Amino acid sequence: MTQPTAPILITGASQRIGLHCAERLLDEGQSVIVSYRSPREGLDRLRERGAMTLHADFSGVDGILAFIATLKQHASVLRAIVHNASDWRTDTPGEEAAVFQQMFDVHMLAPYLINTHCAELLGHGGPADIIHISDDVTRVGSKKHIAYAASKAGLDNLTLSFAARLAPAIKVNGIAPALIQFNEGDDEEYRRKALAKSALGIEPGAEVIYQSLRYLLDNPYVTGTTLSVNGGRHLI
Ligand SMILES: NC(=O)C1=CN([C@@H]2O[C@H](COP(=O)(O)OP(=O)(O)OC[C@H]3O[C@@H](n4cnc5c(N)ncnc54)[C@H](OP(=O)(O)O)[C@@H]3O)[C@@H](O)[C@H]2O)C=CC1
Ligand SMILES: Nc1nc2c(c(=O)[nH]1)N=C([C@H](O)[C@@H](O)CO)CN2
Repeated sequence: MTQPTAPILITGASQRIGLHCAERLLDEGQSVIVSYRSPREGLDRLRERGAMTLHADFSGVDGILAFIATLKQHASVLRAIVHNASDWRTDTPGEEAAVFQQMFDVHMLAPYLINTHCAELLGHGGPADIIHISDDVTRVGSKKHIAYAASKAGLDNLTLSFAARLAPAIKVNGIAPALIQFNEGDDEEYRRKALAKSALGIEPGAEVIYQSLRYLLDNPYVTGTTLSVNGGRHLI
């Protein structure tokens, strides 16, 4: 396979799913740019493998526009943009307005402004993709993560709008995961209950998201679609 030249941008890729996808793209000879908010050890591995790492804090317009300016200083073309950055906040009593704003900023405003200002870096004759990492929870809502779920539902709608606007030069799709990878603090009771919510009942790990990303990057006839990667939660 010839070395793909234009890099793929993955936001929020210093850990977990984003980091895994960045490493798997590097495994395939794909150049990668990642954004990160907090310095983490995974960034050192990515830098050793030639990835470019750019700081980004998407909490507010200024932070998002600052990242866009930095990105344009470091890249003139992109193969794809993967909007992975996310904060899984509960609706903390007394902090509802702040939480809603934070969820809107990272899950909707950042993808909206980055797509608007950076679509010009994509395409140039070859395949070009924007991929929004959403959440299966948009299907049913969430009692404890109302703002989070609403902002991810808005991201699903951005998939439709940008797919229509940017066709045929750029494909725009989503991936809607459910329970891919537990967090360190998740106790046994939480894990048991979460696994019981899907028909397949497993914690699959980040590779299933890379497989979905690979499918969308490679398929020339899919746009405006959000792939459900939820272990059959809709069947329970
Ligand atoms: N893990 C799972 O089981 C599931 C994941 N998903 C979705 O998949 C994607 C990847 O999930 P996962 O790997 O768990 O994600 P994480 O919770 O690990 O978040 C990814 C990164 O996003 C960054 N981030 C958060 N808020 C901001 C912000 N305001 N500005 C810039 N960066 C920010 C974090 O930076 P920092 O390190 O500084 O905190 C973090 O490293 C997400 O979009 C998530 O919603 C959906 C369903 C299930
Ligand atoms: N940014 C994040 N979003 C989500 C996470 C996460 O760890 N970070 N985790 C989940 C859960 O796994 C949920 O899908 C199952 O309880 C949802 N979103």
